[in-house]
Amino acid sequence: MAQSHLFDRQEKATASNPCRVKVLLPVPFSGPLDYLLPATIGELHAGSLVKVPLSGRIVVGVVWPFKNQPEQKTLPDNKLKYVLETIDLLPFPEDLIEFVDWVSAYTLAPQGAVLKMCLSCPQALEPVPVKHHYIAGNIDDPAQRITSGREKVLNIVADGIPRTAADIAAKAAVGESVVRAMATKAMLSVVDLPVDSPFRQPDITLTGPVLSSEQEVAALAIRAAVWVQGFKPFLLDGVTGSGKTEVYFEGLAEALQVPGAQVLVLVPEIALTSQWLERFEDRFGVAPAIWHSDIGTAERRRVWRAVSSGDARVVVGARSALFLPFRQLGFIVVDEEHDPSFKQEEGVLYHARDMAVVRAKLAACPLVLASATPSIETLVNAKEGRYEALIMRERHGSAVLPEMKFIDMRAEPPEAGMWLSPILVKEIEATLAAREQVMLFLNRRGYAPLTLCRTCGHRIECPSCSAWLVEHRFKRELQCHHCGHTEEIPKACPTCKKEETLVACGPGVERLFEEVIARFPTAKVSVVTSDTMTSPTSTGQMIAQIAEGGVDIIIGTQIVTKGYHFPGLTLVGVVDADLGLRGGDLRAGERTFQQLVQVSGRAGRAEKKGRVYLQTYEPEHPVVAALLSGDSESFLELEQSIRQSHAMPPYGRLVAIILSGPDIGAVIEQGRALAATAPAEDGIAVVGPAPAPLTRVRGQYRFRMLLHSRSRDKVQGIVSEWVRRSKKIKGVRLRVDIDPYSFM
Ligand SMILES: Nc1ncnc2c1ncn2[C@@H]1O[C@H](COP(=O)(O)OP(=O)(O)OP(=O)(O)O)[C@@H](O)[C@H]1O
Ligand SMILES: [Zn+2]
Repeated sequence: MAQSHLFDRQEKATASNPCRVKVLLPVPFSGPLDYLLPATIGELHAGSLVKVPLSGRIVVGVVWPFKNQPEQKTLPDNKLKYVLETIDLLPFPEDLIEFVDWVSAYTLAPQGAVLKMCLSCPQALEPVPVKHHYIAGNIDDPAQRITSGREKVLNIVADGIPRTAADIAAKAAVGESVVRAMATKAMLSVVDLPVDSPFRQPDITLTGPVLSSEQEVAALAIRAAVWVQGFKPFLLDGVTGSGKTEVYFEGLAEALQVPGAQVLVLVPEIALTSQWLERFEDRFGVAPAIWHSDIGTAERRRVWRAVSSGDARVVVGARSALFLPFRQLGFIVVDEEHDPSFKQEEGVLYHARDMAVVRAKLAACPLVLASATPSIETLVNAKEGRYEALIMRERHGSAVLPEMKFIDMRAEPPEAGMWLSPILVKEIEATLAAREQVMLFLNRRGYAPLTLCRTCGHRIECPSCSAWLVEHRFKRELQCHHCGHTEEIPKACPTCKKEETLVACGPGVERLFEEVIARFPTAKVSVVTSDTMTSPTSTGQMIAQIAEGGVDIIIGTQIVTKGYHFPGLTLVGVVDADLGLRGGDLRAGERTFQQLVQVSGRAGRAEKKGRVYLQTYEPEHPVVAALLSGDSESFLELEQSIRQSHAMPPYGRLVAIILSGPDIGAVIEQGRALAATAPAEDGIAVVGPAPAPLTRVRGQYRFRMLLHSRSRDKVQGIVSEWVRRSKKIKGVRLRVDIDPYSFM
């Protein structure tokens, strides 16, 4: 694993190769480029950050090791540019360099595109700005008058801790001008300190709650692996509410005993984890470093640099946190490992769960994949012995799993224009009467998924996508969920021009809200979707309000099904249990199953038992049947055997090729060119090109091809050779998606 002899080699001048270094730049088109080292810099280690010129710009790159570099046509020295300067940051560790190479080779994205994800915070590469701080100066100068304000300031600075003027002023209840004046009179001395405050270290002397025996067994195994170190993947498979978080916290606590060791916890949709953060603070006495796309620039810089220096010991983040420059990774957790949001669908197409396993392997540390509904991929890895499965079947404390029932919508239909069947309505009434909470789950944002003209049948579509516009009545607009296009809701039909003829078809959460407030006018109702959870702060407030019982009925999309703990929630109603099964791709059954188990898992997590009602038109569907019987194992076994018999992932492999461009003719021509050179190896089949289900997005026409390999062996070589061989048509974008999750 650790090839330190290669890594430690310094890139020194030799007679044949005078002071050349390879530098990888965060640009999406290339591998490492050759540069010359000026004598002023001397020697450089692989991993060092440097500034180099690139076509008229100055770019920060990373000195890359010579090993494993594909042959490039090397330029003579006199054509090469010089490295301009080195950056005063610790070099990238070897495991990160290997990780970049590995992800690039696996996803077929250029190394530079992967490095770009590691250098995603340009501000972190510049020196940190400093700010005046003040400490006690010459306080014995008889020429200075000691006013009461000045005396308060002197009392505060007496401890010797440097503080900003604002900080001192606030503590002493004086104006900042008092502090500044004292500095000009030398009563205070100025020290310039970086504006970024350091991270406080987790308190490893604190202990967690007493674990149940199931938790204890799992925690012991994880602690032992963390103590031993070395790569060791676990599946922590515990029913909803079994206390998986407390279990992996034990692994964290063990990792933090090792001086300098760092921990990464990947979570889906980080903005939503206010409850998780509170639990972390309770357990470790400090907040962890947080990394996701919505943190501001200054905080990004602070976290990136602290991860790079090793000061940030625990990072909780979205998938991109995987590419932070950890100094010494000692433990990785992927929470809710089944979550589809771990797959990145833009830029470098990678699956953060899978790449986390690789990261742990390269860092030689243990890893925990936690879920109440593990993915089939992970279950198969556990079954075949590659991961150690730790299983928890019981909820923590006195809580039990909820009772599951279905409502056959053919027999018990809702009233016209309504979406809740009479049975569910009665259950909601009873729950509200008992002063307990209800959650209604409908995975559809907005008011209605389709707006239709009753007169001429026109459906309102997005002007640049082949998709219907979704009515958002709270905002009084129509929205495209693919490109973000919005427009006013028209008064008349755009085609037949008739007025008052447009009708909303089908339900969304906003429409459900309308029905709920009409039926339960005194209930406090909250709609929880990505439209209403706009910032981490407002989200945190909303979640806290629900948890404290300030809301009676929660109407939510999948966003509210993840990991939350609402003690007063006893009834969950799934408004359309069949929704995810329609138009199903490879994973539709699995995904619907996971989603419904997760939403059901929100019910009855404290003393009171929960009930779950699934409204369905197909109670005999295997997914619904599995949920009702509680026999998830048979269902998952069946899913696995179907996949195995068709050699579908994870038994075989899929690779999608997505072609897109503004000119449909060119896209089709590119498809034909690829089809003409499609690989003909045994066990490999190629289907397509065919128009993608989303034929047009943002004005780009889209076609798809799918390569299926019956074997589990890597197919990257075959795919890259195929793409290399085929003719390239101008104006067509070609993207390779290894292990695709979206087939749209
Ligand atoms: N050993 C323990 N002692 C006290 N409380 C515990 C213990 N273990 C778990 N809990 C509490 O039980 C509740 C459920 O735990 P947790 O949220 O970790 O479950 P989970 O397995 O992650 O569930 P889900 O998969 O639904 O997110 C939490 O409120 C947690 O604080
Ligand atoms: Zn659109």
